[in-house]
Amino acid sequence: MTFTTDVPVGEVIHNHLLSCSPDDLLADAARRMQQHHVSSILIVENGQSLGIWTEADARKLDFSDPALLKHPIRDYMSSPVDTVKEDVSLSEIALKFQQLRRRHFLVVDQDETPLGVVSQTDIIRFQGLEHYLCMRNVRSALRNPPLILEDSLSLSEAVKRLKESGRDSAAVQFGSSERYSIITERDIVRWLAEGIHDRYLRDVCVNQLYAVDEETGLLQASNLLKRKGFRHLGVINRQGQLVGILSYGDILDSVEYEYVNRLQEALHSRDEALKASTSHLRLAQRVIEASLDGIIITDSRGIIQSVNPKFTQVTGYSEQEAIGQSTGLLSSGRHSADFYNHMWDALHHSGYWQGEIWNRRKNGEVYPEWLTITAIYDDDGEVSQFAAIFSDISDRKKDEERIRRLAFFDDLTGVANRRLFQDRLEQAIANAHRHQHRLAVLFLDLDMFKRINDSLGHLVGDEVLKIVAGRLAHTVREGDSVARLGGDEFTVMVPEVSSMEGLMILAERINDSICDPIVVGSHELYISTSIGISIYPDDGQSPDELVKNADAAMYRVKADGRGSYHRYTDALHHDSVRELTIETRLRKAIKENVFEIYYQPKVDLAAGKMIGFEALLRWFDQENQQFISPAEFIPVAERLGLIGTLGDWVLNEVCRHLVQWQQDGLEILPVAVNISAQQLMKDNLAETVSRILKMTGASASWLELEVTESCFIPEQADRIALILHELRSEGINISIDDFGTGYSSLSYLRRLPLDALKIDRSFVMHVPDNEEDARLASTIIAMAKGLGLRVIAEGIEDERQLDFLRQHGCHQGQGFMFAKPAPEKQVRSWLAEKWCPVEYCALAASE
Ligand SMILES: Nc1nc2c(ncn2[C@@H]2O[C@@H]3COP(=O)(O)O[C@H]4[C@@H](O)[C@H](n5cnc6c(=O)[nH]c(N)nc65)O[C@@H]4COP(=O)(O)O[C@H]3[C@H]2O)c(=O)[nH]1
Repeated sequence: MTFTTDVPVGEVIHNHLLSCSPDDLLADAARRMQQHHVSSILIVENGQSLGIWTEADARKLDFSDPALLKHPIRDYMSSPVDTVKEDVSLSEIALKFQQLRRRHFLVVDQDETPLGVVSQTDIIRFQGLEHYLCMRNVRSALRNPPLILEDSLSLSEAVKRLKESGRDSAAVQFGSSERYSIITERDIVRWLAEGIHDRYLRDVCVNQLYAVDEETGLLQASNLLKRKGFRHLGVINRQGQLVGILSYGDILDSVEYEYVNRLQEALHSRDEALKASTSHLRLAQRVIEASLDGIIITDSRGIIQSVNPKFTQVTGYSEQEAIGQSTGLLSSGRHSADFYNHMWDALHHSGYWQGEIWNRRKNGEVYPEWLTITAIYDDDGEVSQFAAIFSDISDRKKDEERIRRLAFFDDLTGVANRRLFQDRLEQAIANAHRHQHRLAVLFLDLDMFKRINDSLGHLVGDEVLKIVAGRLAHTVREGDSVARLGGDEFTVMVPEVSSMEGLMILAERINDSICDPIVVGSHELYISTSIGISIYPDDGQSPDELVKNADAAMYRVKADGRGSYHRYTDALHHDSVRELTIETRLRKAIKENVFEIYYQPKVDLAAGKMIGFEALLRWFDQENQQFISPAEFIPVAERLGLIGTLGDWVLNEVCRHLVQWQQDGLEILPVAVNISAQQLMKDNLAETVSRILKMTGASASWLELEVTESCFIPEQADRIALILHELRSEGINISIDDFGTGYSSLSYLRRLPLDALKIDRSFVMHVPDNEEDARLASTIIAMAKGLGLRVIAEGIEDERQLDFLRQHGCHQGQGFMFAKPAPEKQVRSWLAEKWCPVEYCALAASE
């Protein structure tokens, strides 16, 4: 059995230990005990504890013995001494007191050295019995009726009666009165000390018995004993009769230790729990105060009961201003009644609500917060309070908005990016499908934008893009959406198209707005845009398809001359599929080298003589068993960057043939080879040509290079002139192909080292019937002559065309009328037989 508050006895004894020698007189020992207010004295000899003499031992004295005061203490001491070790607990000692019926123990250390004496009084004082004592009354502790002695008894008689009755005290009744005095063991020691011998009680009893009612609580009685310094109290019943004398021993004996122990434990646990909950409460309070989230506690009606400092920081309302107010104080007015109804529904059903809410600060500013509300229930399961925890998410919202913009909007121009456009288009398609209407995608590409970037730098380019995006956004209607897909590619989505005319008007408006001069710094720039249009559901069903087809339509605009718009058609779709097929096969064809050169004779129109050839590349597609026109595959080769390889092969092959013809003794007539714009712009064209001439052994004078007029971009004028001069200096003739389709100015042409100019087939085709073409053709001839250039007409198919050209002095011509392009073998026979076009033969015959 242990007490939860149990302490070792060594900690509570006072170390004032009174000792004497065995030969000391009993009376002297008693005197010393009285002086020092102790109830025992240790008898020590040679450092050894021989015995102990206590107040209880005083009852054994015979006061009728005249020599009593002369006896040495040895004769009366108790021996051996009952000892307890200093580490024994008070509870164990209390039990020992009960079991051995002792009232003192000598406390010794581990070496048996005496440290002090522990008495019953010490136990009661230190053992923490208060909780137990306060539940008992005095009556419950009384063991015996009181020993009442008449005041006429002698001391020796009285001491004898005490000893016989086993009591440590007795009430002394004065006569027949109800007045009592008390004698105790301590009085006997006093008599001894004072040398009082055998007398009558009435003469020596000085202490009146202090009495309490038997219903008095034990704790109260115990406190009274302590306070008054008594060791006994008289106990009277309701009738005023003395029913007992209560001593410390009685109190101790009445204690049921098992019960006390339980009580102590229970109280201890209660104290611990209280301590823990107090510390939890304190901790919770601290957490609430230090919380980085705002916290509001309301009653069940939403009236604010408490708030934390963060609440004040976020809302601007002080604690005093908030407490007692409804939470409506913070309402922003941004949410509908429905919103709050849902919130309360959730709180009543699940006791919990979480979400984003707009509230209003004291200064009127509306801000977003992330709010969690939890209901707090009382013991009956009713909502007693609500705890609301919130954080101001204004910054997070701003970040989210920034991230959203980054994710969905083009950083440079601020219009939607590809992803957002795709989303919007998806939604618009679903909507168009539901309501059975059409929608349109316009794909825009800025013409010549690359030139701006290359020549003026990216910063200027970026400004242009921003201005264009702004103009687009202003030009379209509300509900239409503008996006930048990247580079200089923009899209416009028109979610509902009522008529094709409306769409065309929009495309023209866009073109017009882009055509307005764009001023960036000191530059005034003029650009145009090519617009491809696709329409849902006719030109595509999915976002990808619609964008892809609008893109294809835009390419067609570019091919047709830019600055315009074009709707996607099935034919265009067919074109793009075909282009893709060509792309794949062309790579394979180049790898397998399945090309061939055909030659078309050039004829001197005045003399009717064959004066040269144009080399034309031929590709026989094995898969389809048909020729694919160079007009179709050359642009693809250019786009794929394969034209260099192909062009070199042509030059090489032509030179090889020329040398072969020469070696075979055939007359050599010059051959014109087509040079694409990309080939021309490559820095090393002159170098390549001279390398091929050297390698094959062909002469430069046998070659003529045909450069299309569209190659002459004014910005590159100087560079082109340089390249052509280099070629010219090698001895190579140069002619301009397809003349009339480009925009080269006369002054520019003058600067170029040209030998000849070829009138495009499109002008020759309609002469002489089409007056405008006839006028153009004759002007070109005149102009070429003026510039001192040879003029060659392409695509002469009939006599009327031939006559017209001859009449206007065109020098040379080629066309189906004379001969179609033919393989190298055919050239050999033409050369061998010095072939002359049949028309001229007929002409010669008739002349
Ligand atoms: N309807 C009609 N057509 C006639 C007549 N006379 C000639 N032609 C065709 O007109 C085109 C003349 O060539 P081009 O204008 O240089 O136009 C050429 C040229 O720009 C390009 N090309 C051909 N071979 C090469 C080459 O080796 N390199 C480069 N870069 N381009 C080439 O492909 C274009 C088309 O070449 P082809 O299909 O061979 O078409 C040739 C020729 O077959 C005629 O009386 N009536």
